[in-house]
Amino acid sequence: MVFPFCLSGGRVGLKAVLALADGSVFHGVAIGAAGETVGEVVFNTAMTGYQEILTDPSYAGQLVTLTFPHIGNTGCNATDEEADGIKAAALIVRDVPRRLSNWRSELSLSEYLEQNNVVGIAGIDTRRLTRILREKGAQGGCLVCAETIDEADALAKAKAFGGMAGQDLAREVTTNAAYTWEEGSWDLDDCAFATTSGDFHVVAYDFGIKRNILRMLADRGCRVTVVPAQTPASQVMALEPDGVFLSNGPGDPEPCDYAITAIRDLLDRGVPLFGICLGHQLLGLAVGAKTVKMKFGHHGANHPVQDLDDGRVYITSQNHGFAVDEDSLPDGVRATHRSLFDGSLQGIELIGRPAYSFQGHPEASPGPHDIQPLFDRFITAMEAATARIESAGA
Ligand SMILES: NC(=O)CC[C@H](N)C(=O)O
Repeated sequence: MVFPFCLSGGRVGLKAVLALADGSVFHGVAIGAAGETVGEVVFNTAMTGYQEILTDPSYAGQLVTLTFPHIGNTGCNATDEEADGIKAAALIVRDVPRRLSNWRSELSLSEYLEQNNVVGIAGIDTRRLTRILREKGAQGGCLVCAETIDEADALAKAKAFGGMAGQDLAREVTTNAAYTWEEGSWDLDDCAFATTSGDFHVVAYDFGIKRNILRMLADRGCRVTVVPAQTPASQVMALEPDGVFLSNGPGDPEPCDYAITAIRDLLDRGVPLFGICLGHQLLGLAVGAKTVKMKFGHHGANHPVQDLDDGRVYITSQNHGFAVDEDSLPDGVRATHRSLFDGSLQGIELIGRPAYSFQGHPEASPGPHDIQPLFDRFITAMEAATARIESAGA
């Protein structure tokens, strides 16, 4: 049923139906483009940052439910995108307030969805939906926004969705050509992105990279060259990097054999490596660990993660449906962080080698900045490697 007190205007004449693989059907109002999409339905518990979430390429192929009930209050703009436009397959919310209010807003959430040709549904019981996902796990789903909807067809498509396991989506969202990045964080006083200059040259693999990762690197004096996901290690090394970054990204890490091979090659060459999320999972696979599909994953901005060395707990941003299995870590690789929600592995380090990775999102966007020092550690690793090379050459 459509809630009578739902404020969402909805698109006149457009109905919206969300069908799940478990047979559930939700009727709501369409808040974005007309059309249909099929993918994995997940939920995110962050209370803010819907635009960053929608534009995070890690959500490619996923229909994102936001558990916070009012979404769209602050509108959308061109500044807060984590990539070029919306990358999630669809947006599912309880309510889009009719009036938005923010001095930085350039267009409404509904206009933004429509402009990006992305479907969205509002006016459904997102608590019920989230309970289903928590109890049964992330579900195949089909969202249809149209004048007339064939519910049986939507259900059949939701059931036919084969799941995320086995899907290499990094190769679909990656950049076609290499580019350089030198823009730092957005400054509220200047209302502009900081300009930076770089001491270190970082080559960043784009498996679906978020812009705030690039800004965190630029803020710390890195000149970044972003390269396509399938770039071989030899081409990366030809760029003479001080360090190599392995980005976040959508889909299953396991089929990304090209990246796993490249990372093994880079490890042999001893260049400092830092991976985030998919990049962490790929580093894990490269050293011989295994990845597993989680039931409903971690998607939110308040996940406690413990640093296993000093016991300190960080509140972190998270977005993943796969994880590196801690029991499968080989000798020479140690666990550095663990989730306090479910005990799953959150960070690894290669003992005595300049390579480490984190499952959550230290760049936040959206989320807390507690664990940003992980970026500083990359700088320290590059400084140490440079000092080693200089002393060897002296
Ligand atoms: N944010 C990410 O990089 C996600 C990694 C991977 N696609 C997962 O779902 O686990």
